[in-house]
Amino acid sequence: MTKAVVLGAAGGIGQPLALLLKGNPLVSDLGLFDIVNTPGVAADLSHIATPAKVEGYLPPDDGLKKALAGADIVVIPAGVPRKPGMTRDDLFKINAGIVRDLATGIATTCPKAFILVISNPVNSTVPIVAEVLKSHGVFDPKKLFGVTTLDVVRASTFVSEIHKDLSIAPAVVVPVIGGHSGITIVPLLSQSSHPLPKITAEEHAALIKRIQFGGDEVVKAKDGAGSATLSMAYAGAEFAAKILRAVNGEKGIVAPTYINLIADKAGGDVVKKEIGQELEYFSAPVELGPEGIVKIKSIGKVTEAEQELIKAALPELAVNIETGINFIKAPKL
Ligand SMILES: NC(=O)C1=CN([C@@H]2O[C@H](COP(=O)(O)OP(=O)(O)OC[C@H]3O[C@@H](n4cnc5c(N)ncnc54)[C@H](O)[C@@H]3O)[C@@H](O)[C@H]2O)C=CC1
Ligand SMILES: O=C([O-])CC(=O)C(=O)O
Repeated sequence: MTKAVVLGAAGGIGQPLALLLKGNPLVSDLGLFDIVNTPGVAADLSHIATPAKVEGYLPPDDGLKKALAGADIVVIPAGVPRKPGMTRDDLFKINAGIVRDLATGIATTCPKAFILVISNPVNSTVPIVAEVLKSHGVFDPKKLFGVTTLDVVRASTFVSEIHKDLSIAPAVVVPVIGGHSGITIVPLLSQSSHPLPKITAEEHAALIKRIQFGGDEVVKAKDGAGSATLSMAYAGAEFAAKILRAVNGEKGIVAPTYINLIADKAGGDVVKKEIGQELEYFSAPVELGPEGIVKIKSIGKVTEAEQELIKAALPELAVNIETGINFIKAPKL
């Protein structure tokens, strides 16, 4: 019996993500919460012939607590998306408060649940959730994840496009480390499961840039109607499925995700040494188990150019982390 909950379930990501979770046989109960439309989304999904029992809740009458009651895994895509010209950091003003309040609900209702944060800016919203959980004395770093899977999915797709063979896309694995915005996104193309064909230095640089700024491509194409939703729902469901499989006892599942490096102190220390900085949060490959992170893995052998990309990511990442922490620890009056 595994209960999954989506907070922000009526949104552009929330609805297709809820659909994909409804199709996951490892989910027995699906709780949906949003400030609008969840009864309709839940009624619609409840007609699908899969095991998960679906319930939708709105804020009145303790809807958040009811949705979260008994949750094993909570996915958070609540909040506003970007419009053209905005950075993910521009979303902080609105989304930080939304994420703080939802995290408070988790801390008081289902503190042992796995928490998967999608709401942007992920580099800061994950530290916000951690600080809220700490303030309630229930922080378990092994169970808190910033979802960076879309960067990994994009890298697989774009690398297979360079190979001129999209049929290999599902099998292409490219670790993406760092954070989830612009230059904090660091694809390790040298570790691609499918080494790149001979391309020029310009093509190589353009590929890295496309992975780092893939979100902008969608924001521009949607032209004011939001950012990636369908590809994010796919990526979020893929990451959630890995967590569900690990909870179900499957061993050896590895995924890159944005985590507090204290989740596995020894592994986290190795990563800090590899990146050359004392950072509290970083996206690295982790091994998952029934109780969350089993091991933070080394980022492995990187090229000199990739080491430079890591170096370039660190200052922005450090500021993003501090901004998130201070939002809870030292709120401005
Ligand atoms: N981590 C990642 O890779 C990605 C993250 N995102 C982020 O995901 C977030 C959601 O994006 P979309 O689904 O496109 O936006 P959306 O506007 O379509 O949906 C957001 C939903 O959140 C709900 N919401 C707002 N305040 C809430 C609250 N206090 N409690 C519960 N629900 C609340 C809204 O009613 C809405 O239904 C954005 O912050 C976006 O930047 C988007 C794509 C990729
Ligand atoms: O670009 C955005 O704002 C949404 C996002 O995080 C992504 O698509 O990677």
